[in-house]
Amino acid sequence: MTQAPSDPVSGPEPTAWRDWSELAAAECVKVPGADDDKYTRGVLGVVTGSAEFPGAAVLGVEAAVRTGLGMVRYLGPRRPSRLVLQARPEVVTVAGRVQAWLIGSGMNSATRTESAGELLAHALDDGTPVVIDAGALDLVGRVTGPAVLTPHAGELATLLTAAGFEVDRRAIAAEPERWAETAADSTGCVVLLKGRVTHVCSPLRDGVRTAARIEAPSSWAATAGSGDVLGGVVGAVVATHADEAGDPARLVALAATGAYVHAWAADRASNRGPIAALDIAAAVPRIIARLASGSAD
Ligand SMILES: NC(=O)C1=CN([C@@H]2O[C@H](COP(=O)(O)OP(=O)(O)OC[C@H]3O[C@@H](n4cnc5c(N)ncnc54)[C@H](O)[C@@H]3O)[C@@H](O)[C@H]2O)[C@@H](O)CC1
Ligand SMILES: Nc1ncnc2c1ncn2[C@@H]1O[C@H](COP(=O)(O)OP(=O)(O)O)[C@@H](O)[C@H]1O
Repeated sequence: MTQAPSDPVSGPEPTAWRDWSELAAAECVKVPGADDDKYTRGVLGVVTGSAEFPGAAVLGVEAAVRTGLGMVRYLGPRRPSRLVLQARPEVVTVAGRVQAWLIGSGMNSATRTESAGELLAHALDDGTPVVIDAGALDLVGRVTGPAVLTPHAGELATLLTAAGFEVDRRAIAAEPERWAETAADSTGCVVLLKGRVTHVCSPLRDGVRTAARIEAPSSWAATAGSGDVLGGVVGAVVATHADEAGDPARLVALAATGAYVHAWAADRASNRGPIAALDIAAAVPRIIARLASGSAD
């Protein structure tokens, strides 16, 4: 998974992409202990949703709660806030300390309100680990702490084009490894590029890159809101391991575990038939339980 330092004569070795296994994912699931409380388990701050896309906020929060963590603090506009509380009354909607942030799902960078912009800036400015999705990807230049970007191919094309690369969605889908690496190197962030095969990699530092891939067992997860659910899962895994997020190899491991849990929750929910995004979130606890117990069922 982790690349050896490059040979100064022949140049960097091609990246070794590690297929993320059940064993590797299990190692990134934290089971609460007798001394744990809701704060030691990790709090995820969530700035997602908008008047246009309130449902994305519900999906991400639902998925985070189902993945297992101490608490979710949701900070957003009134409508998504109300819907989040209707679905999940345990969510807290006042500001306070968090161990990680999930931002951007269900937002549109072109129509963002001033108050949404202020919440996003707050999440990005204090060095806390952050998972950046959809309508906050344009703010990648403001990242101050460990960050995971979670674009689909279209969003990655927009991000890379803004950074001066000539690439479109189709080219990224044709060479996902190359463009995930390019985006990680260009932004300095861990990149999780979504698709039937999800690619997760760190930037190349001192000739070392960590890279993992997760192949979904079916394509039923290609449905609206599925990526919003993924954001919640990854956010929860990062929040419960926030002290490790500064290590790019660990951050890749945490993000890859989120993608693994999402892909297998979708498979479990689907049972070879169609699913809705919320079904994926509902199946997440069974995948976490299986990873936590260390036994396949
Ligand atoms: N329930 C919700 O609240 C949902 C919110 N979502 C949010 O919606 C926002 C936009 O995400 P997207 O990934 O959709 O936006 P993008 O702007 O990345 O993708 C839209 C692209 O899809 C193309 N397109 C749209 N309809 C099409 C069709 N029927 N056939 C072929 N191409 C079509 C458009 O031309 C455009 O290029 C994000 O903030 C995301 O988080 C989505 O996750 C869907 C569910
Ligand atoms: N063909 C596919 N097979 C399996 N999973 C897929 C496929 N296409 C997309 N996915 C997964 O579904 C999710 C879609 O995310 P995204 O494109 O952001 O959708 P949305 O914006 O509607 O939430 C991602 O987790 C991605 O990996």
